[in-house]
Amino acid sequence: MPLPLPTSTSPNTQRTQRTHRQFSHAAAPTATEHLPHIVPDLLPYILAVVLGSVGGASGSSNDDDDSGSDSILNSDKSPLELYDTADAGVAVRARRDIRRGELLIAELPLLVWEEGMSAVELRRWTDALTDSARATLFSLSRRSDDTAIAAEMHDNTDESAPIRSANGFQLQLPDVALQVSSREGSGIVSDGDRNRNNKKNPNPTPTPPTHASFLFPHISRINHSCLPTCAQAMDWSTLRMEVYAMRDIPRGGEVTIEYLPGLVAMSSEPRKRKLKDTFGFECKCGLCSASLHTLHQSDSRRAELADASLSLADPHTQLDRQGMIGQLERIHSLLTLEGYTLVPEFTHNHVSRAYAVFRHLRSTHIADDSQSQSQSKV
Ligand SMILES: C[S@@+](CC[C@H](N)C(=O)[O-])C[C@H]1O[C@@H](n2cnc3c(N)ncnc32)[C@H](O)[C@@H]1O
Repeated sequence: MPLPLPTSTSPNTQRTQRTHRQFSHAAAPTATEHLPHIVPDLLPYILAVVLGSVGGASGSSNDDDDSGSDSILNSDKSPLELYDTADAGVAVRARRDIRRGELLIAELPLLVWEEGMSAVELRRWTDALTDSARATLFSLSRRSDDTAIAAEMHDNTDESAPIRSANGFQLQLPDVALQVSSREGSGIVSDGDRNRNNKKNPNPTPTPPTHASFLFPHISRINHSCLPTCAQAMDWSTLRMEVYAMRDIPRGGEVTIEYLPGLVAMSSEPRKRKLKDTFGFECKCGLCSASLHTLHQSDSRRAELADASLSLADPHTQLDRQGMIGQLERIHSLLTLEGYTLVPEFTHNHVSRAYAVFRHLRSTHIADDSQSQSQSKV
């Protein structure tokens, strides 16, 4: 799953990571209170990231949630509950009316593993999980398609592979304090490290990991939608992934997130194919199951979105300031017509950032205007 605007890269866990912070909340307890299962060779890096982020962030958490992950869903205090769907397994819905901007979940990962670890290494590590961590892990949904990727994963002896594949978020680690100098010296060199190092070099320098995969047991119950109601963002200072409502959700309404970046600028067929190829499921979200007429309208808006974002990304277009603002306005009105309330992640990070800044400035400008209008009426 998923989840910058850094985007994910590996096929098994390409869910979106939105690390931009959209709302601030009271300071959260730090991750050290409740350490997740982090592969040993990744632990110093994750700690460096968390410790490096403390103080830099404004703090963010669900005020009601001080436990990490155990009572997030189905507790009396939770705004969310699980339910069974006819065609997309277990899902999450609102137990009460939810307001746009509410923080719904702030959850520590159950597992963190490293890109490039061998199957044997991963197997060894998942075998060492506590009984309760194993039980939680094995209660989650698993990838069951017969694509080459899944076949390859089923082929090894790691039974958690199809579960990790269906539920893991691959996230880009923030570029902070990664000066854990020698993993060779600390005796925690993984098979992954050895594979990465050049065999001809007798004293290879371990490369700091750029990505890691994270599995959040409750967030893992949230289904994908191409018109999601919520967005996820990683808070590196607490190591929690947060899920926010991006629109008002009435009681009983489904809580959904987007698993992959870039889908907003894709029409239905390639979008479905991409989801199928990456996660092995046929998307049955509200938009993908809509009438041909609705799909057709959505497809042409998304084609225009692709066009507008490409013109911003293409260095040869040579848009002047006015032209850029025009394209950003165009993106904004297409997204509004589409009913898409997230700040989207386009293929090009700088387009996503430009649109996020534009949207922020636009909303503060509108707020300023309406304030000055009401003042002038007084
Ligand atoms: C991360 S899990 C989500 C929770 C899952 N439904 C469960 O039962 O635990 C991902 C799996 O949920 C199902 N799923 C999620 N979103 C879906 C969608 N839009 N359409 C169809 N199936 C979906 C697929 O089986 C997918 O492999």
